Amino acid sequence: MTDKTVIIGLEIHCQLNTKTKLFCGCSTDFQGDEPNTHVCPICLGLPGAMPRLNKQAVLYALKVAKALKLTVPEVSEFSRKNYFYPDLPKGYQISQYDKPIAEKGIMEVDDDEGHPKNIRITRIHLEEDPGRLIHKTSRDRAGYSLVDYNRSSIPLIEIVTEPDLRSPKEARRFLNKLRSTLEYLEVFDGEREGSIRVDANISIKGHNRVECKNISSYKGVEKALNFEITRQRNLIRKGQRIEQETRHFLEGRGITTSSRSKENENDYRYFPEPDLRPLRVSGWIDDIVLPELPDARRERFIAQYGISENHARTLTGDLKVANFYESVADADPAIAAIWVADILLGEINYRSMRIDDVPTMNIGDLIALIRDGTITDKSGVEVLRVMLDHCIGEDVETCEMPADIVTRLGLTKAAGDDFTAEIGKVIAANPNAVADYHAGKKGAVNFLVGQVMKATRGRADPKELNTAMADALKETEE
Ligand SMILES: Nc1ncnc2c1ncn2[C@@H]1O[C@H](COP(=O)(O)OP(=O)(O)OP(=O)(O)O)[C@@H](O)[C@H]1O
Ligand SMILES: [Mg+2]
Ligand SMILES: [Mg+2]
Repeated sequence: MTDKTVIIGLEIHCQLNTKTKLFCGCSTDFQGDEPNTHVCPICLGLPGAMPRLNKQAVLYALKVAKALKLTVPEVSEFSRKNYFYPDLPKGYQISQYDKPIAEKGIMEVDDDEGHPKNIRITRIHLEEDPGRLIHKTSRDRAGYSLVDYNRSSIPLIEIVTEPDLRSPKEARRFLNKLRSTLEYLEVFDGEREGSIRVDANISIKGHNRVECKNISSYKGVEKALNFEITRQRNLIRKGQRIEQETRHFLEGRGITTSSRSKENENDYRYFPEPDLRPLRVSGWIDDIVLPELPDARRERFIAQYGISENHARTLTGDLKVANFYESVADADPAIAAIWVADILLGEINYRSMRIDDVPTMNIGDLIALIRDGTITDKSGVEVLRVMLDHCIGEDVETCEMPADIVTRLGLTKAAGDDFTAEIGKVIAANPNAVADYHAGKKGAVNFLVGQVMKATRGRADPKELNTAMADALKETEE
């Protein structure tokens, strides 16, 4: 239930998937490479190095701004946010402060009762990501830290919301929708490790706010917020004061702990970045053409394919899933919706696979086999599992086609004649159940049908079998 006394606002840092970094030409594609191999004097922050702004990053930020209906002011400005920490050798982060690239937008999200509501976006600003620190501890030597500057100066946008969210679930839905919007805009790669980091602010009405910093998963945000609601409520009940503070979320334990970092705005000593000129890009926004976004695609799916609102929602929540669905929908949009949304997604989740790994052609064929009544749904699941367990990563050409799997495993749907014999056997072998049936226990028929299903290993169509069983039982009536 939404609780009107819970107040939540988010600051979301998202990595933009530009080819090069925010202020230099270093490649951002360093996944799996050795540490410190994608660096130069600029992103290492060596003295005297001059930043040069990446136009692609600006265009990506503007694309997001337009999608979330923000206003782009005439002039925006970069600022230095000063702090001392080894993830940032030059001693300051180039960010934006009082003149961000975009202000005042909205994104619609469903509240806990399923009613749409607008969450106001305060601002979006551009900034550089710092390097990555890895802290090592060991039993036999003093702890030490390693620094990798490959990530240093990857472009980030920080999206700040107004405190309009009212529950941890709502916050998670907001983040999911934001992620899906960014993916549709093709400015962001959600599968990349650390591509999104959230600071979650939360207060109970009339009390101070607490900020839980640097949470790297949506589930983590929801958990941290739930933990905070309980913690803050307990303090209030005991008549204690909520300190305005920064807390850290310990993912493994699902709790937040106070962190003594005392930095506040004054400590950052923000001032305008003298090495970069003010940005005047408000004119660019008109030339940006937005793609179809998740809400629009969902509505189109409902109208064009005649599928349910729920299916459409599941299928359009992820750009790749939506594309996948559209490439197999031809065979039969309704059957395809069931097979992709209700069955395939579960099966690939279970195997920690990605939708990209699934050959669309084979799923299309499988859907056609179901549509044509060649196999039952139950056999379809069997075929799908064989495909997912054996075909993946293989060349689609060499991967066994659904029809061949059906033949090899003998899964072709049992025709009426095939199971009449089984029905006879089952009836003969279970006189008690038959007697129960005639005594008015209609449930006994389920047992008998189940026996035939077992004997035919799910190859019988349940509807046909039920009718045939009812007819056969009638004949046994005295
Ligand atoms: N009473 C409140 N309860 C919960 N959240 C709040 C409340 N008031 C403001 N917020 C949220 O706190 C966030 C403020 O972020 P902002 O970046 O402006 O300031 P900050 O957290 O002080 O600075 P920093 O960028 O250093 O974290 C916003 O997301 C806002 O919605
Ligand atoms: Mg902030
Ligand atoms: Mg903050």
